[in-house]
Amino acid sequence: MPTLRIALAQVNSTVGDIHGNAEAVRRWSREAAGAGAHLVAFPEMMLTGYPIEDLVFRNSFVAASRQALDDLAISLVGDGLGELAVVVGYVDADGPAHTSSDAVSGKGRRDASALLYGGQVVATYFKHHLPNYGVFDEDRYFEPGSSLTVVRLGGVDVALTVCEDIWQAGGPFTAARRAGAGLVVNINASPYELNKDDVRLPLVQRRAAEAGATVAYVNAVGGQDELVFDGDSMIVSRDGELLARAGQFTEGLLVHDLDLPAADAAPNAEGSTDAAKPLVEQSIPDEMAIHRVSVLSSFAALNTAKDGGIAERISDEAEIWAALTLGLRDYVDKNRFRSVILGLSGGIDSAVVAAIAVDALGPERVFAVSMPSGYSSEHSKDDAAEMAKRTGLDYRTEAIQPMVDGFLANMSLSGLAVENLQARVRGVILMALSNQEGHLVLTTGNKSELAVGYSTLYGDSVGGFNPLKDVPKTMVWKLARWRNTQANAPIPENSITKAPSAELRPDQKDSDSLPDYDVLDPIIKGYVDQDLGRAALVEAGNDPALVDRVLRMIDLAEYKRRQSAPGTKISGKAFGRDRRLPITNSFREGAKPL
Ligand SMILES: Nc1ncnc2c1ncn2[C@@H]1O[C@H](COP(=O)(O)OP(=O)(O)OC[C@H]2O[C@@H]([n+]3cccc(C(=O)O)c3)[C@H](O)[C@@H]2O)[C@@H](O)[C@H]1O
Ligand SMILES: Nc1ncnc2c1ncn2[C@@H]1O[C@H](COP(=O)(O)OP(=O)(O)OP(=O)(O)O)[C@@H](O)[C@H]1O
Ligand SMILES: NC(=O)CC[C@H](N)C(=O)O
Repeated sequence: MPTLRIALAQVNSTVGDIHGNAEAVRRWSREAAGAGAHLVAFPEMMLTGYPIEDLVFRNSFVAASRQALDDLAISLVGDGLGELAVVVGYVDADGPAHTSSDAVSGKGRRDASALLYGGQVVATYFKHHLPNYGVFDEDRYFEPGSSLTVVRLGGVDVALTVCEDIWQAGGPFTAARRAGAGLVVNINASPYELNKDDVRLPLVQRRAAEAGATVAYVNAVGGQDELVFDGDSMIVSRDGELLARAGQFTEGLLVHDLDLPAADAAPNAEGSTDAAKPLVEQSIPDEMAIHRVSVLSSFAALNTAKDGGIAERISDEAEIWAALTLGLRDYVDKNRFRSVILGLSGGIDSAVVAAIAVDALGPERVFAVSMPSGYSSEHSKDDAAEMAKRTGLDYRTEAIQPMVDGFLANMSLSGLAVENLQARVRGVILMALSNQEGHLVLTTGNKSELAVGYSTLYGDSVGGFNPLKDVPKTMVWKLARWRNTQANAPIPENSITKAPSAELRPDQKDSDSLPDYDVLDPIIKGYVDQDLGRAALVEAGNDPALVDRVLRMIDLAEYKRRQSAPGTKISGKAFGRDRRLPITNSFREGAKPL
């Protein structure tokens, strides 16, 4: 049985930085070769970053990706890595293998995987199953591949697949069984959602059984706008045993030795039977042609054994915190901001955003402003100052009352207009400091507030990025408590325990306008995350009058959400690309048809 040492490169690429991403492939390939690997696999669209969205419509972009792939194959040989097989994701298009942008027809764009060896692109594979739900729009962008590529490498048949291929039964994994593959390499850009890691392992196990082959699953890590990729790369044997698994949210190589059936000794090719392989519960037909390539007759001998190990799972709060810090750090760094700024009110939302920012960037890159008004309580100022002391972030005070008074001396305003004016003056101050000093402004509104529209447009909703956009208020408190059990306990206890208040008028409390968050959040979850209608929400035990009120608030706030800052997705359905609703919309849940 040949022993293949595989390295799964769970690494971070940047959308559009094709040169930098190719350099990262070279760097991690050197590491893999240093660890004695025969094959290193990189994530889906490693060369271009993922998702590239409408960039794919530019022929120049596709041509640059193809050119980078060819150049990479050659440069790997220059690095002394000609004997290493490198599997890497990129974007391709049908047409001649020329690389000038004129030669790319723009037709048949492909989400592709290539195997590089000895200075050549020896094999390519085009993703067969294209996801077209949730945040994915791949039917808009790509043509599905219709053949499976199997590379005979060191005497082992290795099948290439891409991400969604593993999420659907049939197709490439069934074809891999028919082709007699010993190993299926599945390269991914699979975005994080809470508990998705619990789904991935059984999924990979099902496909290993379907293919009758070991499956190596490598996922990207890092943030891209509203998505964050959590890694969680793994290897599962054909009988379902988890052999190795990487941690979440960290870059690294998962290096593991695999004893795999020799292609000649285990003839599973079309028409033959293989009693040794586990049976697939239901045999799913596939119509994929099988394309075979052969490149290396045997693997270099190994002196010592390598076991990648199995990383421990982490708690929900730890997982979300890691997602939010990585999502923010990559947004800030990949968009080349030196620092961030936010309004620090002494309340829980801005405290948690500040703590995330300090963990993501370090206190020297985080600037906070206390902006007390005539209605601000003493504790709001003290709690904000205490937060600054605990974390070491840069802290200053800008009193807003003189500026609010300036407006009121020149305009006759009352009631809500004056309340919102305070929030807007704060927004102006933060944007002014952003312009003056170059910080990215962080918004602090959580998912519950965003759902019901509890924020001032062009006021506290200003900002370029919102770490809490997909975090319900009840989870904000849980995260604060969890974070304070970890190093340095950054959040003042009083910020966690006090009743939430916008402090826009005397003694204002959130509970004046909103139900308690532990009643509100389940209704939001049902309506937003699960698309439940009024009847189902009432059946689930929610008060009918409250359901009506909350659904109305959610429906009416669509216009605010459409203008809101991006923020890291952590749930099954985040506001934004995941949930697309018309703003002008007269449909009301529960309204009687005429
Ligand atoms: N369909 C539509 N399409 C486009 N624009 C639309 C619109 N409907 C209203 N608008 C515009 O939006 C305006 C109303 O929105 P806006 O000015 O924001 O004002 P509004 O939503 O009426 O008031 C803000 C609410 O958020 C609360 N708040 C504010 C600040 C912080 C917090 C907190 O605790 O975090 C809570 C505050 O207590 C108040 O209840 C309208 O005057 C109109 O200009
Ligand atoms: N006195 C203040 N000083 C600085 N920033 C403020 C102040 N008041 C409000 N803000 C900013 O506006 C955002 C909205 O806060 P607001 O107090 O209205 O309610 P909140 O949603 O409960 O937020 P928080 O829990 O952070 O107070 C705050 O998160 C903060 O960024
Ligand atoms: N890039 C993809 O194909 C991702 C889709 C897949 N269902 C996932 O979330 O992992």
